[in-house]
Amino acid sequence: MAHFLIVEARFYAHLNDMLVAGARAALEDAGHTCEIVTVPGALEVPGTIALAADAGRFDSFVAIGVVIRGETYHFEIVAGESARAIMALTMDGIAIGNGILTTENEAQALVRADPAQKNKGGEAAQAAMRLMELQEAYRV
Ligand SMILES: Nc1c(NC[C@H](O)[C@H](O)[C@H](O)CO)[nH]c(=O)[nH]c1=O
Ligand SMILES: CC(=O)[C@@H](O)COP(=O)(O)O
Repeated sequence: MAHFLIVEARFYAHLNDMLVAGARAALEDAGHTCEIVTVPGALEVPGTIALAADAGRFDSFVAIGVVIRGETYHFEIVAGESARAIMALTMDGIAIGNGILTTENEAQALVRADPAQKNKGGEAAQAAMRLMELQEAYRV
């Protein structure tokens, strides 16, 4: 059994509830435990994971959030920089599944957040579990 931290950027609460439900179900169905920490938005997720990883209490991490395009360039910054920073942490050896949706509109996000549809929260949890397995297999 491993212990996971779900870091949720709670910008759209109703969508996050579905993503977190999907992630939690995947982790618990695999026999793992998890806890959740909430941050304001996707830009705060990578730094929170970095802080939590230093604490040494978690085996792996799941990033959860929803970034929906608005009127300005800010979408590119929030979506792109959160993904880039999470990837950088992964390349540093931190097992992270990225379940931060980046969509054009809420309808697209709803389909992907819903565990009964595309279940991207569960998918991110599966990725986090797989990376943790690979860490155990390859880390000397
Ligand atoms: N527009 C969205 C944001 N924006 C907020 C940023 O993520 C960040 O919290 C703020 O710039 C303060 O540092 N965040 C989302 O998660 N989703 C959005 O659609
Ligand atoms: C992804 C965003 O930052 C977006 O929700 C912000 O909307 P806007 O570009 O209209 O300020």
